[in-house]
Amino acid sequence: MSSTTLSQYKTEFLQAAINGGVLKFGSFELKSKRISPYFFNAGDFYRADLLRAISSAYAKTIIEVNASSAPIEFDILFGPAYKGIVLASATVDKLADLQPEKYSKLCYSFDRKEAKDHGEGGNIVGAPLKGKRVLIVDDVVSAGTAKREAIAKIQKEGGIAVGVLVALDRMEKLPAPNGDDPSTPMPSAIGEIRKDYGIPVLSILTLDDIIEGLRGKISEDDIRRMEDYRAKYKPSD
Ligand SMILES: O=P(O)(O)OC[C@H]1O[C@H](OP(=O)(O)OP(=O)(O)O)[C@H](O)[C@@H]1O
Ligand SMILES: O=C(O)c1cc(=O)[nH]c(=O)[nH]1
Repeated sequence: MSSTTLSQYKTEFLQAAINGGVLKFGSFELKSKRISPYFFNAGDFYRADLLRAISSAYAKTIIEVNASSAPIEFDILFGPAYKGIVLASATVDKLADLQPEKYSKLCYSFDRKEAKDHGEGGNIVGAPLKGKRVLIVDDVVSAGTAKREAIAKIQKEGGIAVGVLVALDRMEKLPAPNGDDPSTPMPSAIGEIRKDYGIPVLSILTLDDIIEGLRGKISEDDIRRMEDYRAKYKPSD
């Protein structure tokens, strides 16, 4: 997809990610153990203008999908620890600004990576999930493992996971069972979440968008390494 086909808010978001140095180039080990030549570090949206850029992009994606023929109804935005915590909370605030009539009472919730054994205790901070429709808001999808873990936590609390929204779909395949050998054909990580849980998985940007958006702005070697990585972990479906 060419960056010229991106809507204005997506183009602005990509520009904010570039300006804020959120997209990094080099060699990065991912949660999946894959070694990637690029990394999207949502922790670098730490300045007010950058945080507003990312929360606006999430909020506008939600508003756009809710104006489509396949809206997502939800009660809570859930941000998986750690980076998702800020993203979900800031997006709740932004949605309440943009559509107060619909979202002024919207709630957020997030998990702890380790259970707290004193005070209020437990694993979840924020709105109780029991019986609620929960939209997960996180930074990226690579192999999809963290999203599956988040869905399991929500279900364990009695919540209903109704969708996933991320800033970046890295367009990768599921890990192969044989030690994630890249030559093993495997289906798309986000496609399998959609199928396994019957929920939508949305992203503001994809790897295709950022490669096209960065062409001419970063070195040709970095672009080639991203293209090689995309081909190496391309889903079979
Ligand atoms: O497995 P996937 O669903 O494809 O996602 C990869 C996730 O791994 C990272 O989170 P990590 O668990 O490292 O937490 P962090 O937010 O503390 O960085 C990253 O922030 C993504 O959310
Ligand atoms: O897969 C990951 O671990 C991952 C990829 C990425 O681009 N950014 C990130 O924070 N985590």
